[in-house]
Amino acid sequence: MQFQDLVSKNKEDWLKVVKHPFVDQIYRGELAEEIFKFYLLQDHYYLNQSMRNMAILISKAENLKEKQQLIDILNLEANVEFAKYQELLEYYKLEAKSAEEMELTYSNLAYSNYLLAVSSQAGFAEGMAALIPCYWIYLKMAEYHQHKLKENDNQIYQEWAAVFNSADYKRLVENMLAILEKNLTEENFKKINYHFNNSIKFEYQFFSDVYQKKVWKI
Ligand SMILES: Cc1ncc(CN)c(N)n1
Repeated sequence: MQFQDLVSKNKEDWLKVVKHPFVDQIYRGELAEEIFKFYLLQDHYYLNQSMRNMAILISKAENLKEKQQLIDILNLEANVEFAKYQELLEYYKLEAKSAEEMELTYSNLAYSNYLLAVSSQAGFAEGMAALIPCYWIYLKMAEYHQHKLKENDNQIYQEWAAVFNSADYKRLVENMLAILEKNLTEENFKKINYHFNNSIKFEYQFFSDVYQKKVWKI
């Protein structure tokens, strides 16, 4: 089995994420600044949890080469994407907060906890399958919307988009896909696809909630 089998099977869903109005508007430079600021704060929390999740996966990798590659990926994640988010928060004079101090969206809390649960309770391959949409889908977004940046005069959105179009980010995603592919078999495909698809749906919901600035309330 190959990663491409997952891509084909989930095409309808991942294309919905890629074409989400939040994504379209940020690449066009038309997203309301208030929504972007809300997204930054929510996503900072998510990325923090996502790095924690990666640390669990590193501890679970059996093979030394995969462990080294994941450490390299975590390092890139911390110094490329996460570092840029911190810079953007500083630019807007926003302070990143912990979960107890901020109101999270329902999908943010559910997605972050879902990833942590899969990586700690399921096998290594399932954990990778759940985490990969988070990285890979932002690369697909960059490929799909890149041309819109020519007309985008919002410098901040340009900087944000540049992270996901960088050679470092592409390398990070390619390395993750290679690790997943090595652990993908006919036998585990159904389980892998289940987690891959759940995370794609969480990505969609994450954008929908931030687009509406909808924190969890009952
Ligand atoms: C929710 C979410 N998913 C993915 C990414 C890109 N790594 C992100 N920044 N935020």
